[in-house]
Amino acid sequence: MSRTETDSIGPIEVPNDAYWGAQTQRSLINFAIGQERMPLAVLHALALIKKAAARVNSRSGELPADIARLIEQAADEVLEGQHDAQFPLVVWQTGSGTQSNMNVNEVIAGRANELAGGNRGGKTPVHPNDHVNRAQSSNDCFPTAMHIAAVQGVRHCLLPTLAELRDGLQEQAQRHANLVKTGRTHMMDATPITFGQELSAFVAQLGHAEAAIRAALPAACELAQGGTAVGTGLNAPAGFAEAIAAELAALTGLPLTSAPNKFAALSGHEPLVHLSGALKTLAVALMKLANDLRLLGSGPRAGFAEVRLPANEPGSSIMPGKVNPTQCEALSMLACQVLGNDATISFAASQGHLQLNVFKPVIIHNLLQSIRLLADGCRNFQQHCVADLQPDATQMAAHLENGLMLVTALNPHIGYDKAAEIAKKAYAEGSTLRQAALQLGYLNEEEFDQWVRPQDMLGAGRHD
Ligand SMILES: O=C(O)C[C@H](O)C(=O)O
Repeated sequence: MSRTETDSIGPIEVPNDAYWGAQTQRSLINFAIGQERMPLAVLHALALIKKAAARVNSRSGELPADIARLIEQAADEVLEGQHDAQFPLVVWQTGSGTQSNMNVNEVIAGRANELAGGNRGGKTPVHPNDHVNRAQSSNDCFPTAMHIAAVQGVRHCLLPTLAELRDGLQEQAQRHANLVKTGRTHMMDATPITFGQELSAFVAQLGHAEAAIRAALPAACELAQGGTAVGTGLNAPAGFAEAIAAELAALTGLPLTSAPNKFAALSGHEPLVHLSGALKTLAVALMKLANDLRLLGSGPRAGFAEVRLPANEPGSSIMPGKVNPTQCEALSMLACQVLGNDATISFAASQGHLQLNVFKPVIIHNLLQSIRLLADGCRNFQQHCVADLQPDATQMAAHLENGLMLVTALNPHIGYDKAAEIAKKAYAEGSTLRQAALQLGYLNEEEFDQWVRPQDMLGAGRHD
């Protein structure tokens, strides 16, 4: 069962149960590409913009109060998630996001018209362009929605879970502050370190990533709204840009402001490139974390085996009893995806042509995916890996004892060359450093015990 809707191209049949109109229907037909739907966060942000615009337009006399009320009511229903199924369009559509902006305009108008006592859909009394899209263009609405969705994702999802992971690592670092083990550089035995020191690096790396993400937020809070088609603000009343930014700030509780240069806000996406770069920083830090923990956890018999990762599930369908570092695998895979997304975002943002960047849907699709993956990844890794990981102190002690670079402590006493001779002899003969040192006669047993003390090799002036 269908009804006829119209747009400037002409009439088209739309399913009866749809709230959308002609332009959404055409997009469905013309862009049957992929399965990546326009993110709901963007569509809800667009609905929020329609609600804010209705309020501002009603206050300024641009919209009759009853029309504005109907728009608000329908927009609220969208924001409550009542009409999520009404947004079927994919990412691979017009580069301005016009079809998704019109999808939101049409659904809000279609529902408002039903609420007004008429039929679902249509253009009376509420018109999707003249009323819902009043004083707006996709060119300013869509980037505004991109910024709102991104900032909400970072503040409400990513920063809290990143803090959980950082706190979890910090707790483990404190718990194992004095557990001495061998350090490794170039993947080769090096001088001692504590497990706490090793973990503290991850805490600091995540701190750097968090600072980078926070630093990207102020520019992402600047909104294009009010620039309309090319940035001049044609068809928007004076003061509209500032008024709608204030309205959106009040509705979201976010420190949203009007972008000082609307031409840049439509044609460039540097604030989101900056944010994506910060997300990349986090992905890079998480990759190191995942890789190091799976290296340290390798074994259990033929690997480093210095760390026991939680045995969450059987690892193999064929090898009985095998347990794999699956959390590290998931975290490093999602880090790869975020690095790839950053490359896509960079290419897309570099392609602004004259007054408009027309790569907006692919930018926000990738950015929101990165935010979501990182947010979920941090929480998941904390809960299913970091919280229950256990160091194997026996294995750490054995590696430390066998390690050849404890010899470095002898440098100040017998010099680098003699110390190197000791290390090489021990390695060649498969003996201990102590045996090699005594055989070479460069020091006596008492001196060896006094000078080669791993717990005294953990930092400048540190003696635990
Ligand atoms: O959809 C609009 O409001 C404008 C469109 O993106 C255009 O510039 O052609």
